[in-house]
Amino acid sequence: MLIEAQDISVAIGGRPVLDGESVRCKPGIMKALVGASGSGKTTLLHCLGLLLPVDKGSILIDGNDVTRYSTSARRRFWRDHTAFVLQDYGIMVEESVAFNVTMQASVIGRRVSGNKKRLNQSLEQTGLKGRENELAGHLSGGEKQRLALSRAIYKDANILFVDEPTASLDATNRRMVIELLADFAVRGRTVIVSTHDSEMIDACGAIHQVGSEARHIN
Ligand SMILES: Nc1ncnc2c1ncn2[C@@H]1O[C@H](COP(=O)(O)OP(=O)(O)OP(=O)(O)O)[C@@H](O)[C@H]1O
Repeated sequence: MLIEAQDISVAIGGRPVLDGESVRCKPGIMKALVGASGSGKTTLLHCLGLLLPVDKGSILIDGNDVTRYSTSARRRFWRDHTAFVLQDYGIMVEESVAFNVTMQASVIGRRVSGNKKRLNQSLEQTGLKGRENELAGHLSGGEKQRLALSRAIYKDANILFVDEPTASLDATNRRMVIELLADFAVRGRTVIVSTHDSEMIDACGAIHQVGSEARHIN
């Protein structure tokens, strides 16, 4: 799905965080949101995912203006089209790894029908196979990050919103995560990644510099 933000501005606590950002995220091309710490990458990602309302400007998805979607329309959008891998991972720490993968709990708390084969595949791809019955709260930071990615793989959503996916990972797991995300894009998904990681940025087909005069590198 094509996501287009047109001239969006957001203030938080009276302070401008985004000021006239415009960005296009196309299916099949992994898009990096880059910029200095505090430049607004996470805020922009949240706006594009309809997790945070904009004060000005508009967001179009496949040409439809979704900027002022109702709560129920946003929930349908999240349920039908999106997966999120956010900085707090959206993990239910009191639940098992398997439960966390098969629930889309981070955003809407809706159970999807459990599919054992897909569960196994999604855990295998992130190196968590065999850990399905462990409490998610017992995983390390990097493992929780990979669990959040397993959930996204399980759901196989049209649009993937990912915040700093490699921040807590060693070199091997970082490469694995980058390849998995690139594969989502190759399969025609829209993948939007906020990142500081140069290896992650190199794997992206397009880059958007947040909060800069040079807003359209791609
Ligand atoms: N909920 C909030 N309340 C107050 N200020 C906020 C909130 N969310 C974001 N901000 C402010 O907005 C600015 C941009 O934050 P954001 O997290 O989007 O930046 P970022 O580019 O993702 O940073 P980093 O690379 O450090 O993760 C920061 O100055 C931050 O303090």
